[in-house]
Amino acid sequence: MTANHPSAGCLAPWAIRSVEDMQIQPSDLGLIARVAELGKRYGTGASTVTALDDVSLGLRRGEFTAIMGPSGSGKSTLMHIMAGLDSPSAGQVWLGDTDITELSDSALTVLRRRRIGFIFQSFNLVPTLDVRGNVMLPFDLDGRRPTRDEQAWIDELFDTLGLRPRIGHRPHELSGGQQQRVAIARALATRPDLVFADEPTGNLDSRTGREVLGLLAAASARYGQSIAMVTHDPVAASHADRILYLADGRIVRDSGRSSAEEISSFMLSMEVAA
Ligand SMILES: Nc1ncnc2c1ncn2[C@@H]1O[C@H](COP(=O)(O)OP(=O)(O)OP(=O)(O)O)[C@@H](O)[C@H]1O
Repeated sequence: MTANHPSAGCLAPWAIRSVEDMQIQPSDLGLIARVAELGKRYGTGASTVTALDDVSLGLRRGEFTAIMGPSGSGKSTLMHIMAGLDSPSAGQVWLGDTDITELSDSALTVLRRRRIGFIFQSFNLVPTLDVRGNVMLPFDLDGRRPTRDEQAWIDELFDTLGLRPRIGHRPHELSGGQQQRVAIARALATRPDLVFADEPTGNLDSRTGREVLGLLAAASARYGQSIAMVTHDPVAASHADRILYLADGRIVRDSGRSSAEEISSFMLSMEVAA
């Protein structure tokens, strides 16, 4: 089926239980990533913990999606499995049209390096490298230099993110907000299919956090970057186009852009129901 197949546009991604059976590729549905009937259990016997229970979802290309839920609801597990950092106990995971559950460890390493960007709460910059070195790291790890086009994009990122005056500085010479902007530049540099952000504002004050969220939202709105952000913070989630709520390893709500107040009150209702 092609993207122009008459039924592709009208099928809600979550309505399809088995993509394989129907021969529909995630990209036919405008999805950049997809999981179907995903399960994850830790441990065995009486000590088994079910972290994810029959989760099916699609992330739309170019969208900024927040994944919210109380502590222990399965957010990190879902992100790690979607990023190929952990394997599921059941179900399938696609990045683009690649079923990553079928890949070897070495193929997964290459896929993560080339097609996924990561932004962490703790920035995870290399302390011995300056700003330029940190942003170039994905290319160095891939054993190649940026193409002329990619270099122009990196230069644009340095300018847009206000990093130009700091290009020769090392992480310890930068503020938390500047360090997170370097991490954003590094995550966007290779134009990955999907950027995963794990509590990206967790170590920042609220004003700097808002700036960082504005930059992520702009990367999605202006450049079509697909972003999936795991967060506890209703203010952070209010910058996203879409919010998925997890509780006890299941998706319990899928909503469009919402205010921080709306998100807080839904989170509160989940806690009351628990
Ligand atoms: N390696 C592990 N071994 C055993 N149980 C685990 C492991 N990792 C996660 N869990 C359990 O799986 C469930 C989901 O954990 P997960 O870290 O995905 O939740 P979370 O929503 O990201 O939580 P938080 O917001 O606190 O980071 C929890 O009950 C957790 O204790």
